[in-house]
Amino acid sequence: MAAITRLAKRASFVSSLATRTLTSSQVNAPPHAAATFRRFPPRDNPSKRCVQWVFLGCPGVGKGTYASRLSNLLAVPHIATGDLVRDELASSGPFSSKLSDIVNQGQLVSDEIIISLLSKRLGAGEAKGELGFILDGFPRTIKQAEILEGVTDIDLVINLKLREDVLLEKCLGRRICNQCGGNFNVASIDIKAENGSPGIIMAPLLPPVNCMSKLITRSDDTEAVVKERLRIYHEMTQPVEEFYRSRGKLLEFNLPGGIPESWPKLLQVLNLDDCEDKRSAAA
Ligand SMILES: Nc1ncnc2c1ncn2[C@@H]1O[C@H](COP(=O)(O)OP(=O)(O)O)[C@@H](O)[C@H]1O
Repeated sequence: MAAITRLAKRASFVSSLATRTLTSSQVNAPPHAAATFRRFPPRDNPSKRCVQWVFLGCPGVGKGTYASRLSNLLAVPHIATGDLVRDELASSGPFSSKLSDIVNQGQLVSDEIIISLLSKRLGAGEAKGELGFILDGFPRTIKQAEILEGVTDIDLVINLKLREDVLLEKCLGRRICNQCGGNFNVASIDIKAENGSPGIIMAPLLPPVNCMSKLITRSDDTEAVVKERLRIYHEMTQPVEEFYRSRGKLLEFNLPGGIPESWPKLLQVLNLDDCEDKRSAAA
């Protein structure tokens, strides 16, 4: 974890990094993915694990849902850069005025701003004694991946996948309770198998009665903006998949359906299916 705080120092060099590539001596040697799983032997006590994981995947795929569940299970913080951006937007922080247009048009925030926000969050976590992290929404560009690779070891990158028509529906169905902050989804997906493609069923994740009247929709979850975010994902973030694939760190995971089908399968592929705490991992 100490290494990650170097990200804060590195943040001041981001502008200069934007114009040059890291040399191999600045980039940590990539461990093979198989070694990743051997790093976490204490299956009986997942809280002893100190994972440094990344979630990749298109908008709406469920990165937040599964990253948050794994974070509860493994007792490591779930750090979503989208949340950091939204917190900054809601505050009167130094970047708030620059951010709203960028986010509402579905564009990426500059590497300089995003690294500054992430460094601040990691520094605050380290001061509280946090160990490890599950990053969600970072890195989103090759440049961000190179910067991260230069300051810490990422053990595993989980790449969540779902068909594109479902991604759009899931984004449009997202709702947040403006009181408790809970994330819900009113989309009900029921796509029949067709021409050799499997069908997919995803039940809505409905809020409790208390939250019903307090639901809001993210301002960037409109059809036009989601389509733009998907386009940007393919252009800017998809190459990050190859970045980690070539380093043996990428775990591809095709979501078979909603949480009841996908969560146990994800635990299985992560060799976490015998964790005692899995039943209590919060939604
Ligand atoms: N790593 C990042 N680099 C640049 N911009 C980011 C990053 N993470 C989040 N953002 C900004 O915050 C917005 C919301 O992010 P997020 O909640 O992760 O969205 P999504 O649901 O599309 O994955 C993004 O569209 C982008 O403007």
